[in-house]
Formats: sequence, C-alpha cells, structure tokens
Amino acid sequence: MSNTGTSWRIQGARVIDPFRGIDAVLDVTVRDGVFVEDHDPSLPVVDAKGLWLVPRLTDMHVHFRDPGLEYKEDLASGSRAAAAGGFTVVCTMPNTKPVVDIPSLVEWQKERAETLGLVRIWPIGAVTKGEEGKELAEMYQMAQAGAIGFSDDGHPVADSRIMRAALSYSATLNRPIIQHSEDPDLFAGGSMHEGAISQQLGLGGIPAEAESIMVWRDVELVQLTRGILHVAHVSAPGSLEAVRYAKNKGLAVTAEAAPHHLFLSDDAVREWQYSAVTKVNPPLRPAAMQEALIQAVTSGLIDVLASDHAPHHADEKAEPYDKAPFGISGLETFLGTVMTVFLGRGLLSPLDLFAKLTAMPHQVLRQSYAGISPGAAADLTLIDPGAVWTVDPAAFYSKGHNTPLAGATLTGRAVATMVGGRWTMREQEVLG
Ligand SMILES: NC(=O)N[C@@H](CC(=O)O)C(=O)O
Ligand SMILES: [Zn+2]
Ligand SMILES: [Zn+2]
Repeated sequence: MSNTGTSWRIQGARVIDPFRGIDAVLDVTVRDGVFVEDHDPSLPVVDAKGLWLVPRLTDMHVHFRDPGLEYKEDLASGSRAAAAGGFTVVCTMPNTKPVVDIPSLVEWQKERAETLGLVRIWPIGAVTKGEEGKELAEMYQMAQAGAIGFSDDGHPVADSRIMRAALSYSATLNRPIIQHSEDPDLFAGGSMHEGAISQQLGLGGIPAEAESIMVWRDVELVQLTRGILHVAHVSAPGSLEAVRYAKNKGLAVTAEAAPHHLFLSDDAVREWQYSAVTKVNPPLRPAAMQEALIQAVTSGLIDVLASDHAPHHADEKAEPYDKAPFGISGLETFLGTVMTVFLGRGLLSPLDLFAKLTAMPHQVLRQSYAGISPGAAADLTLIDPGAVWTVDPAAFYSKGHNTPLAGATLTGRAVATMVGGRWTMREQEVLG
C-alpha cells in the first residue's frame, strides 16, 4: 500500500493517549492531517491490531549539531533518526557552531525542519551569548522567533548573577531555563563517575556532587526570582533531593532523566574497556544511584524522559577516554530502553510511562496539544510492544553510531511514525 497521503483509518490499535488519559482499543481516523471523529469507510485502512498507538511522542533534549558541526549530525540526519525512533517533536539544543543565540538561527532551524518534513523541531535558544556564560543572549527576540526554552547545554550557567537574571526573564517569557547542572571546578579533569571503578581504571572522576551542588543553587535562585527551571539529565541522588525540596515548596522546578542513566551503571565503563562509547555527561553512575533514579521516575519526582541524543564522529570517539568528547547517540534506542526498564519490570503502566514522553514535556514547555481529539494535528507513533531486538548502531539513521547500548537486547520498538497525517517512518524505513 502507498505511504503517501494525509487521510487514514487506523484500526484495532491499543490507543494510549496521556493527553486525555485514555487507554483503550479504538479506531482512529485522520483526515487532511488532523484527527476527526467520524469513521469514513472510504479512507485507506491501516491494520494496527496488536500495536500501541501513542500521540505526539516528544524528545525535549537532542543535539542536531546544525549549523556548523554537520559532520557529527545535521538537521536531515537528526530528523531521520527522530522519525526512526518514533518521535514527532524534538527540542534541539543550541550548542552548535555558531551557537543558536540570535532569532534568525531559531527561525532557520524551524524552516529547515519544515522543509524536511520529518519531525517538528522546537529549537532551544542559548541563555548566554555564544554559551560563554558572560552576557545574556537575546532571549526575548528568540522567544518571539519560536525558541521554546533556553539552555547553555554542554555548559552550565555557572555565574549566579547571570542565572538570576535568566530565571527572572524566564517568568516573564513563560519559558523554562533548562540547566545543564554542573559545578565546573568540581567537574574539571573528570571523564567518568568518581568512585571505585574510576579508581580501578585510573580515570579522572566526576563526583555526583558536581551536579547536585548546582541544582541546589538553582533552586535557591528560583526561590529568589520565582523563575521557571527545568533540570536536564538528572543523574545524582542529591539532585533528586533538591528537586523534591523545590516541588514541596511549590516552585516551578521540573526535571528530566535520560535513558542511558536508567539502563546502565558505571560498570559499563569497565565492561567496554576504555572505549569512549560509555563517555557521557553527566557520567554513568553506580548501580545504587541508577536504581534511585529509576525510583524517582517511577514515583513521578522526575517529570520527563529525554534522550540527550549527542552524536559525535567515530574518529572523535576513538580518542583515548580522557580526550574523547562526552555524548552518545540516543534517539533510536530511547523508546526500547525506557520500555524495557519501566514496562519490563512492571514499574509503570504504559499510560504513565508515555506521559513522560508526551503530555509532560508539553506541560514543562507550556505547550498545548489536545491529544487524539477532533482538529488536533495527527502526530502519532505505532509501537510493537513485544518486539525483541538487538541494538545495531550500523543500522542507525543518525550519523553518530557511538552507544554503549550496542548489542543490548531491548523489548519494544516504534514501527511507524506519522507527523501531520503523513507517514515519516514505516517498518523501520524512514520516508523522506
Ligand atoms: N551529554 C553529553 O555528553 N554531551 C552533550 C552536551 C550535554 O548534553 O551536556 C554534547 O553536546 O555532546
Ligand atoms: Zn548537558
Ligand atoms: Zn545535552
């Protein structure tokens, strides 16, 4: 059957719609790119029996490296990786070359994504000019141009006075500051988690406190400014305590966790014997911290799951461990990883798990979407919940093939992705 067109009747899927709190077997009709209520029998039928249908899968933390670092990833290859992974929206981090710190770059990324037509891109603008941490970027103008939030990701906003100002603006602009929480001095010289394994391997360590100290500081600054803070890629127990404290005080503080921190511990660094595929920031933590993070996602303390898809060139990741860049490709393993951890262990219901990839990122970013209801854009993913598959990075659409999940067996996989009524992926093949 042809894959083109924007009108479909999808039959027999288990519809899991966290925007509306629905989990039921239903037929879904799409006409001219939007959901409609009537069941027009003349439309082409898609048999989705045995599959799950989830609207608007969103990954609010990816690095597409475009402009300037296209040898690692570009908007086309990143968009293909997103479609292959089942995602309909991604938020791109601004640590490109140049940094996305002016409105024209925000506009350009959005326009390019629309031309490609594979995934909706909601750009994140930089907090400071050039992500240098010295002077605020044009936050207002970037917000006008469509920046969904602000981050210096890759770097923390370390200067407390600048972070204070940024948080003050965040409240006015109604957009979060997404902080890469790291104390630069405590972090310096490290390339993996500081503990027994870093000592054994003789690698420079990064203590968990390098992260949590910054989260505690930011929580204090949110109390001072009443700003909006989203903590990126939480990995440390102290960060969880800080987020808990902030939420108990009713502050606008939310947090995300990344799949690799939930699936792996720093044991992986030893198992991979100095291969930099395990090198990521924040670093993989010990099993007890991994378990604490899993519990924090399960309890709802962590609001969102996001991949932190951070592709690099193979030559860069082939450098010695202490020289190689931090970052791994995550878009194409994201769904399988979190389904394996949370559904495989029975920790979350599908509705609660997928809320962290759909309705919750929308809430954090203050974006409205009505889920599967008449008139809403038909963005959806068909998932085979029972698909057991082995991660083969050579098959990635991303230009970055570095991942410590290579060879891992996962359960659950996207089999089709639709954006605005148009199929962007079917049967693992990206269309366009
Ligand atoms: N996560 C990483 O290990 N690397 C990211 C930056 C970041 O998210 O901190 C990158 O841009 O490569
Ligand atoms: Zn980061
Ligand atoms: Zn990142």
